[in-house]
Amino acid sequence: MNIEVMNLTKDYGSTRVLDNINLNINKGLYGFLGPNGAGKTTFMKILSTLIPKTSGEVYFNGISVENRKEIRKIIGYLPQKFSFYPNFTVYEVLDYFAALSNRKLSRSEILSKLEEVHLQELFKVKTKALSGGMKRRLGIAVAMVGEPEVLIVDEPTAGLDSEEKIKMRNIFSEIGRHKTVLLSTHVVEDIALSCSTLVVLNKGKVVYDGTVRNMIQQAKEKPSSNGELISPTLEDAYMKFIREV
Ligand SMILES: Nc1ncnc2c1ncn2[C@@H]1O[C@H](COP(=O)(O)OP(=O)(O)OP(=O)(O)O)[C@@H](O)[C@H]1O
Repeated sequence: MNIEVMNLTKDYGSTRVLDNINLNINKGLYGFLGPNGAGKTTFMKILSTLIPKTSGEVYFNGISVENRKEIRKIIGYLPQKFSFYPNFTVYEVLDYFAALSNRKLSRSEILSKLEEVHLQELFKVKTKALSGGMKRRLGIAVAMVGEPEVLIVDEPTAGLDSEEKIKMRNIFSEIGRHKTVLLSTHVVEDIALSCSTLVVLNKGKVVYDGTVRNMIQQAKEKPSSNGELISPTLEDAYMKFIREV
């Protein structure tokens, strides 16, 4: 999968929320970092065909994002907030959403999809009894039920404890081995270390696009006068890119 984003701009009234974004996205895990209000959700919603762009182009393997019907066959989207019917079991949720996307999955196929998000043992549990992290993992299984080439997830780790964050990271790393995964966060360490590419957004602009390693390298300050070398962490590097705008 190749996603080309060219001069993408989004205005809400007279406010420019995305300003001339240019990106080339391929297979793997892409982390979109940025402070609150940077434009991450807006970017994800445009790529998910939920809201229109103001100008510029987005192509998925050459198909324009304006071709909503075709693009929706290619992508799975998990928004920041979502809910399930509380009395459905974990199994029923996946069965139901598979049917909605015109797929008839066998019992073993559903259980195998639940296994990918470590929920196979909870298949009989009603969704109202799941923790926040479990619901989020079920959301990922739902987003993946149509076997999309691209998974887009907005703030997947918000409000989760450390154990759940690690589970999430591992799930995304696994999916990113074969597919394109775009995820947004404003908490750098949560997810960024497992991403092959980071895109830092600030005030609607891309201020960094590249590997984690390169981001840290670029942020390394010159040795100070006493010869002391400063080794920035990823968080330091991120803050530097955000401040420089
Ligand atoms: N429907 C809308 N109408 C007007 N302004 C909007 C709308 N949606 C978002 N905005 C504004 O666009 C800017 C970018 O918002 P967006 O939600 O994309 O940022 P974000 O990086 O995802 O932030 P957060 O982490 O807080 O979700 C913000 O200033 C927000 O107030």
